[in-house]
Amino acid sequence: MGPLTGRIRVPGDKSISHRSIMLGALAVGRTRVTGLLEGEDVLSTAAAMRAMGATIERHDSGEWTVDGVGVGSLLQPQQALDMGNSGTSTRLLMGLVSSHPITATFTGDASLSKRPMSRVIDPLSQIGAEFTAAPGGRLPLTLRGAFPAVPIEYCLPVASAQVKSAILLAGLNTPGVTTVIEPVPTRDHSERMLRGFGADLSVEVDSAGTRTIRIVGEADLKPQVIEVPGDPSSAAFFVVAALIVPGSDLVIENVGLNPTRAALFDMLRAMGGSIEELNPRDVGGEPVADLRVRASALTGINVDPAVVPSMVDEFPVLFVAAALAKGRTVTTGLEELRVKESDRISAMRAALELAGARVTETEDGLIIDGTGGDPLPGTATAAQVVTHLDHRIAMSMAVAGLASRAGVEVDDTRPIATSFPVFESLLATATGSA
Ligand SMILES: O=C(O)C1=C[C@@H](OP(=O)(O)O)[C@@H](O)[C@H](O)C1
Ligand SMILES: C=C(OP(=O)(O)O)C(=O)O
Repeated sequence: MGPLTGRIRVPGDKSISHRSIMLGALAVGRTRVTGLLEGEDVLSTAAAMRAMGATIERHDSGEWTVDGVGVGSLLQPQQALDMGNSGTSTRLLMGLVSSHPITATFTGDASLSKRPMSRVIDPLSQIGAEFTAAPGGRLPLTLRGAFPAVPIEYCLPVASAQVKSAILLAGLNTPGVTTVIEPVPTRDHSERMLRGFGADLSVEVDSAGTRTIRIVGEADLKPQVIEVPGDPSSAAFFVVAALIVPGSDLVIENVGLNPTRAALFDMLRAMGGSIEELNPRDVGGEPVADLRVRASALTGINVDPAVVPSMVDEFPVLFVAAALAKGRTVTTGLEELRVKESDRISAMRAALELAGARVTETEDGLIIDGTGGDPLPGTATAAQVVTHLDHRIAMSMAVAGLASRAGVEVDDTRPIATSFPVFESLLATATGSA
């Protein structure tokens, strides 16, 4: 495959797509969404909201309408809600259901069934919801909503936008004021969109950066017209690919650059990557720009653990950039990566080793000594990379394959469809091999 050139557009943001369907389903009237990500994770959210009464229709590629039932009027689902591979669908919907007078069972695939749900079970139990879960607080899980729910003040013990959002969504149908205290800021799409739909939500930031978010319950949401910006977490694969494949000069249009999401691009620039922001603008209440990325000589860095929440899903592909950089890259504070779709620290250590990279695994990160731009020397085609039902491992290693002597083969590309169904065809277009 050749260098990455031309102009491409990545699909809509996954986090914003989930939320537009959920909030659309809770507004009274018709919400129109364009640029919706049609990945399996978002389709799981849509199926669940349909099962609870919303009418959700696809009109054209990315163009959807959601006719909502109103806060407080979700219906009892007749069957278990199958969340597939999606942690966001599961945790946010647990929040929604927990303040409605309904009972729902949540199931998921083998990866999702290993992920911890106690982080949402704990606060949602405090509002009065009741749970029966598999050992360790895992799926399958049955939730009986509280009605009326009790407003809580909850300080997040882990930096997680999913936990924060679950509590705020529960607060929508809880009388009084629900408060979430967030010592480390995480993606703020829920706050932005809840306000956009007319919820009474305030955010106070103290001198230490701690955010106190308050939402007034029994909200009346107004239907919206939403344009979903391109997903920076999907753009990330093409940004790193263009940086590490010599001769690349690629424009990725319409990339969401919400500061709570965009730290990867800052880190790559600190490593020497040429990433220009063209035509900065606002799309659907989120900052957006086109990114021009040119192949660059990268140098290893120490990644400040304070930026982890703003690039939490981008570490697998950052590790690939580090494996091609000159010198050492050190990452710390990545404990959360061990409870994603796979243990992303050990999965990427094993995968990059197969591809011939020099990697050391620590308790909370990886230390990577890069090649200085030489292709990775391994023979990963002989021994297939194991992706553990994790889309980000599959796509990161596909990118590593572009800068590897023997190429990289992954055992299973199906999980890519959870977040980025057109990844392979877009890569073929950008590399001129379509
Ligand atoms: O709120 C969201 O949309 C997400 C939050 C993050 O998870 P955590 O809240 O578990 O960090 C992220 O990893 C996930 O892909 C999407
Ligand atoms: C962690 C991720 O998603 P989720 O938690 O929704 O499964 C991801 O997309 O990288």
